[in-house]
Amino acid sequence: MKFTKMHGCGNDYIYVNGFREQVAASEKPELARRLSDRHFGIGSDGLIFINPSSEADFEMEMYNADGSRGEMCGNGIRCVAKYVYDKGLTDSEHISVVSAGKVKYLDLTVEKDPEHPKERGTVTKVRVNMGSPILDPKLVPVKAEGEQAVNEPITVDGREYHMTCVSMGNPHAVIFTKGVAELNLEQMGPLFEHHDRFPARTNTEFVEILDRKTCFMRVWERGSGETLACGTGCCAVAVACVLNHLTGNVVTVKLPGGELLIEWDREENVVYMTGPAVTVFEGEVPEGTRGGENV
Ligand SMILES: N[C@H](CCC[C@H](N)C(=O)O)C(=O)O
Repeated sequence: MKFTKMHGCGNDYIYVNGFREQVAASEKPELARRLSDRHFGIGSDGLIFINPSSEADFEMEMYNADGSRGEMCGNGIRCVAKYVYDKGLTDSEHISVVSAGKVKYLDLTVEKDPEHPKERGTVTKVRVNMGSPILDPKLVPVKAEGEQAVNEPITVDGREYHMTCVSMGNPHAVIFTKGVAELNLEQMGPLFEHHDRFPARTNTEFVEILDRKTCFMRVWERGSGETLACGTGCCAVAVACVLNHLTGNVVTVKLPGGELLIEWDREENVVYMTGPAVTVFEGEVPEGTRGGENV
């Protein structure tokens, strides 16, 4: 099975061309676990299949490192765009990708190598219309006119935190706190992920405001642990920043692995995410082993 290792801001996945590689659905969760293992496998935050689709130009089928499904992946969808353009599966700089039944629209920035101007360019950056954030009305009760109570209390390890829950197709709990760089996410992350409040588990973002246009975020991802970036997480963070009156509608989210620009268009109620997509290397998993017999 051929694969391509790619990342967006250090959030790295193994990409497999589902037009050519036939993998039984029942094998995919186990394959994601094995290949994602950083010691016995290729090493990644998860596995993404790029498949044909009747609803959009392509389908993205995403698995976390523990084999669970993610409904949406912001860094992944930009890499899918780079993969399909760079490999000639499309010649269009405007494509649609469906994930878990939801279609997203992407604008690709293509750059040519100045030393080889006749050669096809490659995608360096992608802007994605990530759709509307979903705010559970029960969790966003209007306290007074024009005011939203977006902070829900949650007790974790005997301590009360306040979070803003935003779904970007997948669930996010956004927590504003100081000293984000020093937090022990290995210890705290799983307590949020597996808290009774989240029967389907959650991704959790820990955020520090830097100024009205910038914040710093670390994420504990459902099914993958701490990652260097999370695209849907950045969208959820920007929405939470705006709802909590902490920033304007355009936010640069700084991450351990880079930064993403997020714009929440309040009129259309749509979130746009812009950021890089990078190919690291290609390889082949030998038939029969499916990458890492020891795991
Ligand atoms: N890293 C991804 C999100 C993966 C989501 C996954 N961890 C889940 O919802 O289970 C992103 O860039 O949006």
